[in-house]
This record gives sequence, C-alpha cells and structure tokens, in this order.
Amino acid sequence: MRITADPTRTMSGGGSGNFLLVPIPEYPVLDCVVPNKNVKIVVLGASNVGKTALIVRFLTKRFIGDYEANTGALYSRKLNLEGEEVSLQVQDTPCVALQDDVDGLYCQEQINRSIYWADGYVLVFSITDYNSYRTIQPLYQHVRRIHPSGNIPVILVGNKSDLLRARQVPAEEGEGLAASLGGVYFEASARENHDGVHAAFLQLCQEVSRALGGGNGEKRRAGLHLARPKSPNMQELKRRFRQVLSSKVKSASGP
Ligand SMILES: Nc1nc2c(ncn2[C@@H]2O[C@H](COP(=O)(O)OP(=O)(O)OP(=O)(O)O)[C@@H](O)[C@H]2O)c(=O)[nH]1
Repeated sequence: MRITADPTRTMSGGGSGNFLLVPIPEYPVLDCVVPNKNVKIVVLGASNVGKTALIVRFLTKRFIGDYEANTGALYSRKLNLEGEEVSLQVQDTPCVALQDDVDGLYCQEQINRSIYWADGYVLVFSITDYNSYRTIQPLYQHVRRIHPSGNIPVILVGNKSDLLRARQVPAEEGEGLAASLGGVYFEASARENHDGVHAAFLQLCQEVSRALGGGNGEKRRAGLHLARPKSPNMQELKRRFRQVLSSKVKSASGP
C-alpha cells in the first residue's frame, strides 16, 4: 500500500521544515515518494521517564503535558541530515521494567521486535528517578543480545533536567554510563527545552545515517525482510493532532 501525505495530517512547524507526521506505509517502503535512506530509531526506557514527551518535542517542537500510557506509536518525517534528505522513523515503546526476583528485564515482545527493527537507540531515564537509571545497563545488554555483533548507535538521555531539585542521578553517573555503552550522554528537558532534545536526536540520526552509508534504501539484516512494528493507532494520532492544533490556536490568540 502506498500512502502519500494527507494535508490534514501534515504540519509545517516553524523552522522545522518539511514536516511530516504520518502513518508508516505498509510496504514496500521503496515504492513511496520519500528519500532513499531510511533512518529507524527506537526510544526505550522505564515507565514515566518522558519517552513520548521527548519524541513529540523533537517532532513538533511542543511539550504536551499528559499522555496516556503509550502502546507504541510509530512516527515518520523527512529530515535533512548534512545536506541529504532522509526518511526518519521513530518508534515509541511501552515501558520496560527491572525484574526484582531475577537478574533481568521485563520487556514485552513488541519491544523486542522494535529493537530488532531499529538501527539506532535512544535510552531514556529520568534524572529524578534512580530506578529508571538502573534499568539502562540491563536494557543495553538486552539490545546487545538482540544485535550480538556490530556497532550499536546509541545515545543516553537523562530527561527532566528542569527538575534539578528532585535530582537523584548525578550528571557524572550519566556521563560514565554513556561512555561505558559507547554513546553520548545528553541531559534534556522535554518540558522546557527543544534545543537539547533536538541536539540529542540529531546526533543519533547522523550516526545512524553514516552507519547506513550510501543511500541505497533499507538496510537488510542477513537477507531477512523484517516485519515492522505495530501500526500507529490512528485515533491516538488524530487526538494528538487536535491537542497540538488547539494549543497552537490558544497560543496564537493568547495575550
Ligand atoms: N518536569 C518534566 N516532566 C516531564 C518531562 N518529560 C515528560 N514529563 C512528564 O512525565 C510524565 C511521563 O511522560 P511520558 O512522555 O508519558 O513518559 P513515558 O516514558 O512515555 O511513559 P510510559 O508511557 O509510562 O512509558 C508526563 O506527566 C509528562 O508530562 C520533562 O522534561 N520535565
């Protein structure tokens, strides 16, 4: 099935250029009128750390206060990376949790599929929640088990940096952990700052794009044609658009 952008679902964010937030076409991706390089990233972390808020902030430049617990929406937009236009897909995921009784991680099958599907990983914890920080190392090991060989482009995001007084994770611990994972550490606030969030996602997108090399379309793993993760919930997407648009109208008509 080929899906072109529906104007009612397309937004032009000031300065964000070429903005698209549309359902991902079923297949074949290469039939679509989109750039021939496809950057696929997945956002992972414990409950309530701000995964959805970070994605929405990156894609819309907005912070929308409350979200329903997410079931894993997939977002798409075009992005200009170092002069090259690429198609970016960002997969939101339900939370992961540490298991108390065993040395491991509770991770839904849906998340495993997203990890397998993705080329780059945003690992998120909240600087106000040490337990969310503790999930990162096992989470990274989990990603490694799914991709046992090769380079894993990863960034570590300590979110909620606006809540400094509630900080439980020192910045040095975040930096140290990121270094041990071979990634860069970003402290960000989805609530208060678009630039930090943008810088973090951009760093990962560039890394993935370089790893994909010459833009010849989908990276294949061992020749497999991988199923993409679950389709986005259209009602949920429409609801978020209504939220964004109504806040736009409010801010335009405000004092
Ligand atoms: N103060 C502050 N609150 C934030 C920030 N980012 C997200 N939040 C809030 O944290 C709560 C959780 O945000 P979500 O984006 O739903 O977090 P999530 O990780 O997707 O949550 P799950 O659906 O449980 O996996 C919401 O109430 C957000 O408004 C931030 O940077 N600062």
